[in-house]
Amino acid sequence: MDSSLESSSSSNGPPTRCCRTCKIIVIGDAGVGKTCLTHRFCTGQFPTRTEATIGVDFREKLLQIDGEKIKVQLWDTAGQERFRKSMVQHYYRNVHGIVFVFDVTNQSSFCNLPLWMDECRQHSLGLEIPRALVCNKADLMSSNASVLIEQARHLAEVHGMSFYLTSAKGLKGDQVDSIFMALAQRLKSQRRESVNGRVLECRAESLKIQARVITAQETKKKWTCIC
Ligand SMILES: Nc1nc2c(ncn2[C@@H]2O[C@H](COP(=O)(O)OP(=O)(O)OP(=O)(O)O)[C@@H](O)[C@H]2O)c(=O)[nH]1
Repeated sequence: MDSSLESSSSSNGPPTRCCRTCKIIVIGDAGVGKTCLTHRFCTGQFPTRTEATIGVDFREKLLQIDGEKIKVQLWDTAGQERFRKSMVQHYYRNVHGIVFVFDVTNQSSFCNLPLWMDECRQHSLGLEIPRALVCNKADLMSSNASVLIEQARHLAEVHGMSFYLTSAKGLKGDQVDSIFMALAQRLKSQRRESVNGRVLECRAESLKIQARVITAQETKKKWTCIC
């Protein structure tokens, strides 16, 4: 991938329009590190101080992928129910990518992932939308975290998601960058495909049908949480 990070910006206001835009929502329980991950990607820094997100924060970064400019717009959503209610309708609209985050030191944040996936389904986000599963706070990982990580890898595989073990705080931000760069790259190749005919539309349609038949029951059968 010939990708480079051209510029970055961060704001609390609504996103601005420019070149092709890729809207990625970042969701997961409160305190798993969604704000830190998006901040790290957009500024290259771990924030010195964070507060619980209220509603949604927007951050943007302009990428250059194979000679094309793509604006990655990150919607950092509140993990706490009381801070997100009024915004839900807005952030599930026109989504191009989804990043699910859990905290390796907090098992319940992993066990709650199916609830976040259900919420996406309820807002008609089908399986054709590229998604990633992020296990964050790797710098705090204990030696017995390997079972949880294996479960997470399996969950990602079952749901066709890329899996990343990251630390928003770690010295190297490479893995954090990879999450969003890979999603932007996938969006770009999907668009190229759609230019070549209705291939993508057909594939998306068949995936939507598959998504409908994967009921919560079936999901449970394929994946059992250790909680
Ligand atoms: N050690 C370590 N701490 C982290 C990491 N990522 C986030 N944190 C800390 O975890 C806490 C919560 O981080 P946030 O990024 O605010 O979490 P959030 O998911 O955005 O939380 P909400 O906005 O409430 O949904 C903060 O104290 C961060 O400093 C990480 O990779 N490693």
